Amino acid sequence: NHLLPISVGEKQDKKAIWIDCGIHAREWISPAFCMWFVQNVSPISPEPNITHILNHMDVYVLPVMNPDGYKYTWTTNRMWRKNRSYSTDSSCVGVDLNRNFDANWCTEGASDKPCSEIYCGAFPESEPESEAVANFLRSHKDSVQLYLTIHSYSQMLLFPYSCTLDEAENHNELVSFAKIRRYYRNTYKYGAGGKTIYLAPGGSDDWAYNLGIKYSFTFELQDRGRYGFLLPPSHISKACNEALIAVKTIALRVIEKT
Ligand SMILES: NCCCCC[C@@H](C[SeH])C(=O)O
Ligand SMILES: [Zn+2]
Ligand SMILES: [Zn+2]
Repeated sequence: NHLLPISVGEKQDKKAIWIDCGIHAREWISPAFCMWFVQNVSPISPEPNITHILNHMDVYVLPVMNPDGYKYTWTTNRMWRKNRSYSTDSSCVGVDLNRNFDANWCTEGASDKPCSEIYCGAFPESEPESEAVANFLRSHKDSVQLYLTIHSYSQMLLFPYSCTLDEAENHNELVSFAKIRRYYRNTYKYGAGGKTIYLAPGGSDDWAYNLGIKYSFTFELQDRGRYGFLLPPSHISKACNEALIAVKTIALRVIEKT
């Protein structure tokens, strides 16, 4: 299936923000957030912060980065995570797209076994989905100032590095950005991915960061595990609203800094 990115605001080759959702098929709140974001960040929106962001930034949104896997969760297996690519030397299907980028690829925290949920693929960017996103970011690396990739669940705001336990060179700045206030009684944990959640090499955020996009974040949206990936529809608006506030806050801070 095709990757269908959306460009928000009149494209004037300004600085840019990239947001991708749905890299992991079962994390349904993620594509929901991207669509919520696009509907709330429309150029006709009177909200002054939105107008300010769109005056300074082109916004690129990819609501479903893993369309084959997402479709598979609707038709066959709700708990599928990976894409649906076939492996030459195994009957198992799918690569974990968030282990397929060229950042300490396939080291500890990923697996070289095609049947693993964190299978890194045959080589970096072996998958059409990660290759397409990497190509776009490579060709826009001078304008993209902020990279956001939306996942669920566990309510965390993570930043590089997850591929090692090293600190990013602007670590303290990233901490200050990630210290988002409490929203709707829900608090988000924040920190460098490797230390805050687990070692996860080959991630899109680390790769974007190493490309030169120094503001790079992975969101883990609601909840903390009560429903997990199966967040009920009644929780969508609250989960998306609090994430939207965080994204707007970070975007405004990046505009100040760049
Ligand atoms: N780039 C790695 C960020 C930390 C891990 C994120 C989670 C999201 Se489900 C993962 O890819 O396992
Ligand atoms: Zn995920
Ligand atoms: Zn997750």
